[in-house]
Amino acid sequence: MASVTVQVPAKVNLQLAVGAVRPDGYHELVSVFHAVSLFDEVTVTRADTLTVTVEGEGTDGVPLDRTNLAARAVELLADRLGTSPDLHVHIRKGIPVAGGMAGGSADAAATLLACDTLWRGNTPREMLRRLGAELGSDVPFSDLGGTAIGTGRGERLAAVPSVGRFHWVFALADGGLSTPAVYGECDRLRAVAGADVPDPAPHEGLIAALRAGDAAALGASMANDLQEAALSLRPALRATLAAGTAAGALGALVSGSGPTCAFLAADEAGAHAVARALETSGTCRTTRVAYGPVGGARVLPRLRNAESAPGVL
Ligand SMILES: C[C@](O)(CO)[C@H](O)COP(=O)(O)OP(=O)(O)OC[C@H]1O[C@@H](n2ccc(N)nc2=O)[C@H](O)[C@@H]1O
Ligand SMILES: Nc1ncnc2c1ncn2[C@@H]1O[C@H](COP(=O)(O)OP(=O)(O)OP(=O)(O)O)[C@@H](O)[C@H]1O
Repeated sequence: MASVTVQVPAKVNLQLAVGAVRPDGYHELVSVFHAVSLFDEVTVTRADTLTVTVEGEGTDGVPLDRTNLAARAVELLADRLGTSPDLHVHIRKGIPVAGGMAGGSADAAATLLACDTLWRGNTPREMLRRLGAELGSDVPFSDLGGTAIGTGRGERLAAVPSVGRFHWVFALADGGLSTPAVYGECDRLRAVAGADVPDPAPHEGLIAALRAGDAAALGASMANDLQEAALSLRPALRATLAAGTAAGALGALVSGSGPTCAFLAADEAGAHAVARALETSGTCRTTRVAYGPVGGARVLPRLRNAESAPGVL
């Protein structure tokens, strides 16, 4: 086996309830993660030394050194398995970079699974997720996919049952937002307001909407506690949210730490109509239409025919 490719989805937080800052500097969360059909593909190939290459839109800001989350994932698993980290990692990006859709986290999750497959580590998925949590709070969900509640700093997961397929539009912005900066702005705004920070709790109406496959109820109950902070740092996003809402979206919110904005539509045709309206509104750089939930990280068949073994060259 010389190379393995893993496909991994983006996420949107349908609910992101942000509690108080913990002693370790992270915020206590209740996050309803939802995996959507925008994907990165990570291919790992045996090599003389650990190298990373990236292709796709907006990848100029992605580091190619050992700070890339994929490179850190290789080193972490190599250390665990007592093997050499000498691999070439190639990332094909379909997930917006620094967009609040867990692009780097997705690559870390994909790399852990790809390396474990290449090295025949047979590491249980639950253990890969635990390792992933050392690389970032969103990494375990990128591995799991579907729809799930994350607690703690977002890394402790429980699957949420849902019915049917939800149709999404994502409005991509120029440039990214730094996740720590957005959490910091959330803290600053809260300090100015001086109100108590309630313990984060799941929104029962949102969970019921998922169980019922009720897109209108889901759209009405989505909420993101980081949204005000993202809007404070990037006021132009207000116009993006307003344009999607005016175009008939059932719900609109900033995705995670932003600046990508997410819009829920009633069906696929509705999603394309919202996307067209957003593009002509001039309030975003471009749009993507997607659906969810989709599965988490998975090894792609090496040869696309019936005889090929999954992921094996
Ligand atoms: C905004 C979200 O994407 C929502 O899912 C996540 O909370 C961020 O997850 P992530 O990018 O995997 O974040 P990490 O790499 O774990 O942390 C990056 C930084 O985000 C902030 N952070 C993250 C998670 C959390 N529960 N509280 C935080 O305050 C911290 O400043 C931390 O240093
Ligand atoms: N493999 C990677 N892909 C993208 N960015 C990476 C990667 N590794 C490290 N980074 C760094 O992480 C920063 C954030 O990128 P990323 O795409 O993960 O943001 P994000 O989607 O907003 O993350 P999240 O939603 O998890 O907070 C980038 O600006 C880049 O410097």
